Amino acid sequence: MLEIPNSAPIPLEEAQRLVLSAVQPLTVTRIPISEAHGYCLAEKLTAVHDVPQYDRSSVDGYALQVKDVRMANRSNPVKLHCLEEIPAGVIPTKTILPGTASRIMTGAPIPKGATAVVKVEESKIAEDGTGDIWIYQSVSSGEAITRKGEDMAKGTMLLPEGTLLGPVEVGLLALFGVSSVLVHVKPKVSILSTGSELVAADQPLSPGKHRDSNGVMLAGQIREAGGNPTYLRIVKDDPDLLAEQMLKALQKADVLVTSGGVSMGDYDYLGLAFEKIGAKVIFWKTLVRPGMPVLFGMWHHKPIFALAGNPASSYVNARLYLLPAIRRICGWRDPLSKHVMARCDERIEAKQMPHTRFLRGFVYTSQTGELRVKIAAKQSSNVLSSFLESNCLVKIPGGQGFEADEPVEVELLGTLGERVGMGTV
Ligand SMILES: Nc1nc2c(c(=O)[nH]1)N[C@H]1C(S)=C(S)[C@@H](COP(=O)(O)OP(=O)(O)OC[C@H]3O[C@@H](n4cnc5c(N)ncnc54)[C@H](O)[C@@H]3O)O[C@H]1N2
Ligand code: MOO
Repeated sequence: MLEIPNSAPIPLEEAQRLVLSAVQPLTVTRIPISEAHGYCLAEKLTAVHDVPQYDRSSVDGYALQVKDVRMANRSNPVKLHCLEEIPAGVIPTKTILPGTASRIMTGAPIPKGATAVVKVEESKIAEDGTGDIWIYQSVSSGEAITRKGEDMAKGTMLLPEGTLLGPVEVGLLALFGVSSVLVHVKPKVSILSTGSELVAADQPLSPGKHRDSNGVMLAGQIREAGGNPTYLRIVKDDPDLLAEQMLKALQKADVLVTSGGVSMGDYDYLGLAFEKIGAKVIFWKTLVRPGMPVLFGMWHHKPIFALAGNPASSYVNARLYLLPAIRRICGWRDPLSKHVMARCDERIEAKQMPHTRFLRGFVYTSQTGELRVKIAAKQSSNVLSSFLESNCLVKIPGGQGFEADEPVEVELLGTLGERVGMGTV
């Protein structure tokens, strides 16, 4: 059993504050943008030139002068003389003068003298072989011209430090000629599953034994948060063995995660193992369900997260403490999970306890376009399967309940959820 002084359960917010103040980003490294997806930017980048860099056509058509085609329509076309053809990537050589036009492709630079572009569908090449064209439409000044700097002007902020690099961000980097970027190194996170009852997924199950599902589950969560997980092994309930394996893991990794053995049982040895390896306990037990028992501490500046063994408790513990810590280490500016509000389908009964509760639920859009949430039937901390019918956690503050149709706070699960409401500055 754990012997930890001053171990009164602490509120969620305090536990998260203690975790985030104990960790910081690792070193930075420069990597090619082709490998930068999922990393966090460790430098601030500004637009080094305008995009586009020149006025360009947004359609295939004819660059011309607006005043020449003011009266043009289907029954009254205007004849212009075509000077040249301008494919994308080619600089025009002729200036558009009254009575002339140049055939231009989408993305090609606008020739001097042109004030608009008419789509090719609104034109016809004259059949007399003179190179003249008929224009069937009038246009307003600037039509179908994308102006220099309209997308982004030189000198504006491109990406602030701490930006999570996704497909759009790396695309923008390429657009501005940034071929490599400074990013925060991803932490190496080692995972140990503790419990003499546990067997690996590829082993037969003898009576009384139970398969280790937390190890690979935690590895997936860690990867989603940007860490590099290594699932090491199952460790039996033996404090010396546990201490030995924890030390080995800590020597190789930046962060250690264990699951199981943190409650009040006779074989819950994580506290003793912390003591044996000389790790400092920062907190044990929180006012949160599931996942009330969770031991957090440090070993030589390396954080150790000893999560509760029940699968749902482990999952929620990881979301609340481990993943924000990984995101902070990865350089995220705002590492805590984001939430949205959704109306609850059913009544949620209040419980006479101070614990913040996280219920598994399914967020959906109703026929009227409203965000609603349905609470999953099975909520026990030893049930993992109900996450299959869930895409969120509904946060219920201590002692509170909700009537049906009341708005509740919801954390979307998965990578998308982390980006909801994420600012860019
Ligand atoms: N007297 C008390 N007993 C318990 C308390 C308490 O306050 N007083 N808290 C309960 C709560 S809440 C939780 S949560 C659990 C957490 O206990 P542990 O972290 O010590 O976890 P274990 O006892 O080792 O295991 C609990 C349960 O989960 C299964 N398990 C463990 N590891 C894995 C794994 N890697 N993959 C799948 N399943 C795993 C294990 O077999 C047990 O069934 O304590 C309550 N008890
Ligand atoms: O705090 Mo425990 O995870 O509810 O069973």
